[in-house]
Order: sequence, then C-alpha cells, then structure tokens
Amino acid sequence: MEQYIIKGGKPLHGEVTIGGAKNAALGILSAAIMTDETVTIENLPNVRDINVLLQAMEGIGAKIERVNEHVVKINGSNISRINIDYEFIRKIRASYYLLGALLGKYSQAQVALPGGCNIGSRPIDQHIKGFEALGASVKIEYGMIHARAEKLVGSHIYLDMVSVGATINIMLAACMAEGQTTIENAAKEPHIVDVANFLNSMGANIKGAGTDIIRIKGVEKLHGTEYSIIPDQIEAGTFMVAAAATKGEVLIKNVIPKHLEAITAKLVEIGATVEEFDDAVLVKSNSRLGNTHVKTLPYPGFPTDMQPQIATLLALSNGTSIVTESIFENRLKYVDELARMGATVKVEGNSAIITGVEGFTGAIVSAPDLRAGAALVTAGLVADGFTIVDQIEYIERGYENFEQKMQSLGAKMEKVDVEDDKAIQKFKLKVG
Ligand SMILES: CC(=O)N[C@H]1[C@@H](OP(=O)(O)OP(=O)(O)OC[C@H]2O[C@@H](n3ccc(=O)[nH]c3=O)[C@H](O)[C@@H]2O)O[C@H](CO)[C@@H](O)[C@@H]1O
Ligand SMILES: C=C(OP(=O)(O)O)C(=O)O
Repeated sequence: MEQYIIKGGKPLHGEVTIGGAKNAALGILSAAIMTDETVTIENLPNVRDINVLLQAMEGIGAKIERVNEHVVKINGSNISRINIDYEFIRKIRASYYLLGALLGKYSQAQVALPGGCNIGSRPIDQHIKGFEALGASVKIEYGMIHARAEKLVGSHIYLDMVSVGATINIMLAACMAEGQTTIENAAKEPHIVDVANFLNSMGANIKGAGTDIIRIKGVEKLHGTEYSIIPDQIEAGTFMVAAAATKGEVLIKNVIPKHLEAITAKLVEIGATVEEFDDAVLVKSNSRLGNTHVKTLPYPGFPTDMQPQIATLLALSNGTSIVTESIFENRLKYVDELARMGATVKVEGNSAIITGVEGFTGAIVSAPDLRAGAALVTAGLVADGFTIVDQIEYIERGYENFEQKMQSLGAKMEKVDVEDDKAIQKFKLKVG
C-alpha cells in the first residue's frame, strides 16, 4: 500500500498533458469486444480501472495486446464465456458495460452487480429497464445480473433520470438489435458522444449522441476500427483547480476547451484567469479568489466528478460558498478530512456551506474516493507544512502518474510505501 506525502505552499507552474478520458475508455473497451475483428484503441489512460477492465475482458477470452502504455489492440473473436468474475466487477463501476456489450453481441450475459466509488446507492434499474425494453429478460440472483434474449428488438426507452451508465449500456445493447431504438432523456456527457463515435466507426448507426434523444438503427454486425479516445475532462479540470488553488500558472495541454466550459466559467467567476487555445487552457491566479455557489448537474452542467475539487478551492476563497451535490446522495464525505486541514464546512442535506479560510495546515488524511482523493491532494499542495494522503489506490483508479505530473509542475509530492517508516523522514530532508 502506498501514500502521498506532500509539502505544500509552492505554486504550480509549467505545462501538463492530459491523458485519455477514463469514463469514455471504459465504454469503448467494452464495446470493442462486440466485433470479431481487431480494434485498435489509442490515447488509452494507463489507470487502474482500465487495467482491471482489460483483465476482466481477457478473463472471458478477449485477446488483448498492449502495443504500448496508451495503445491497445483488442480481438473479441474467441470469447468463450459470457460471465464476468466477481473479483473484477467489485473493483470497478463500469464493468456493467460488459453486460450491454455481451448482451448486444451474444444475446446473453452474466455480470456481478458493480462496485466503483462509494458515493451513493447507485442503482442500475434504468439499465435493466432498457435491456428489458429491447426484449431481454433480466434477473438478479446471488449478486449476479443475468440478462438473456431470444433476439434483441429496437424499442423506445425514456430514462427516468439522466444516467451516463444507462445511456451507454443501452447504446451498446441496441446497436445490433433488429430495428430502431430511441433513448429519450439521454445523458449528453462528452464520453457518451465518444462511445457513440467509436461504435459508429465500427459500423453502428447512432445519431443524436450529445443531445437528449439518441436514435440507434440496428446493424447486422460491427467491424474492426482504429480510434483515439478524447481527453479526460475531469483530469483537466482537476489540474485547472490545482493551478488556481496554489496561485500558480499552468498550461493544460491536450484538452477540448468546450468540455471544460462549466469549470472554466466557475473559475473565471471567482477571479481566476482562464485563456482558451485550440487544444489547451492556461489557468492563472495570483491572489485569493472569491466565493460562488456551485450545483452539480448532468452535462453541460457542473460535473459531480469535479465537486470535491471546486469545494476545496472555495474553502480557501474569500466569503461563503454553497456547493450542492445533486447527482449522488453521499458525495460530501470528504469534508471531515478537509476540516482536519482547517477548512470550515458545514454539511446541510446535500449542500456544503463553506466559509473560506486564508489557508490550510498539513495533516494526515484519507482519500474516501477517487475525486475526493484528488481534492485532498490539492489541499495538501496549498497547506502549510506536510500532508499525508492515504488510501491513494482510489486516486490511482483515475489519475495516471498523478504525483509525477504534479512534480513536473514544481509540487513537492512523492508516492511512498506506507510500510517504509523512513520515507517521511527522507522526504522531509529532501524538500527541506
Ligand atoms: C464509469 C463512469 O462513467 N462513471 C461516471 C458515471 O457514473 P454512473 O454511470 O454510475 O452515473 P449515472 O449517470 O448513471 O448516475 C446518475 C444518477 O442516476 C442514478 N441512477 C443511475 C442509473 C440507474 O439505473 N438508476 C439510478 O437511479 C444514480 O444513482 C445517480 O444518482 O456518471 C457519473 C455522473 O456523471 C459520474 O460521476 C461517474 O464518474
Ligand atoms: C465516480 C467515478 O467513477 P466510478 O463511476 O467508476 O465510481 C469518477 O470517475 O469520478
């Protein structure tokens, strides 16, 4: 087990390159097994969730060839099982995309109920409703979801709530169903569009991704393709917030600025400078920022996956801010950890009432989930003294070389083994 040690107080300066979007990659990898031809995927982030999903795919017989850290070739022609081992599923949320992919290709699938970040109850009733509308019978027995159909037939599905996972899963299951499927009240996140573009590059006929009505005309089969995944909106946003929080200046490269608009708007509103280029954003701040209110919403609203990071920034800003989490019911657990570093935050229902403080002080804190973990690292970069962030396995689910990227921006941050009791001493001696 490892942890991060951070000595705060150094503004981030320089350039950082953003990797491929984890949440697009999870859908795209699952979709890749729907053809018997080889698929090449580029700009794949080398993070834990992706590696777990690739192992799960290998476990059912998919051939996975890692061309390099960020390129993989997948061949699904020898898939021998339609049931995914629990060992993989409990680790990642998006294992449920294999349900849609296997059901779409073989008309049957068995996948354990998914894991992922513990940020709420996270039911999958809308996924099931979608599969059933396409003609599958779905049962949950002994923690496994069993889906089976004689044949899948296109249908009209109205999602009761905007769900990223259900939208992608229904697209997967529907793309080789007979006839047309319409998903209404679909999610519009950039990764929905990316998965749809990927499926279309395999020969699917999906229109309207990125709007709230997606129409899918079933095709007989899908073929091989080469595809490069879009940049990760949330990794980019995390570095934008860290640049502003440390009063630094960072050029964040390989991004799609349009995907960052909700984050950019909030940073500008509180006084940071954000300059947009074709595929980069420059974030600058040199004074204490102001307050604002943030409410998480489906895209194009402010992303829930950026909520802990922006709340951390606002906890250092001047005045009172209210951050309302409207997507997940349990995504404010990290505020107790932030309070240990000196933040003043009161949780009322699904809102955090934040009274900005002038600075944080270093402490030993635990990452309760992926994005809250990234937020605690940001707090550590600002804090006076040393911060230890443990349970970083959550952070590594979604950030590639996080400490190396931070170091390249001048951060004093290292990843060390928790068992190594000399590591902290050595780090302190090194950074002074
Ligand atoms: C792997 C992945 O891409 N994860 C992302 C995905 O999660 P995930 O796909 O799990 O999130 P959803 O968009 O489905 O969830 C949105 C809301 O709908 C509820 N819901 C969802 C499905 C369902 O069948 N029933 C139901 O009640 C959820 O509990 C939640 O309250 O989108 C979230 C919202 O942008 C992000 O925070 C996650 O990072
Ligand atoms: C919550 C997240 O991931 P997951 O849905 O896989 O738990 C995330 O990426 O912030």
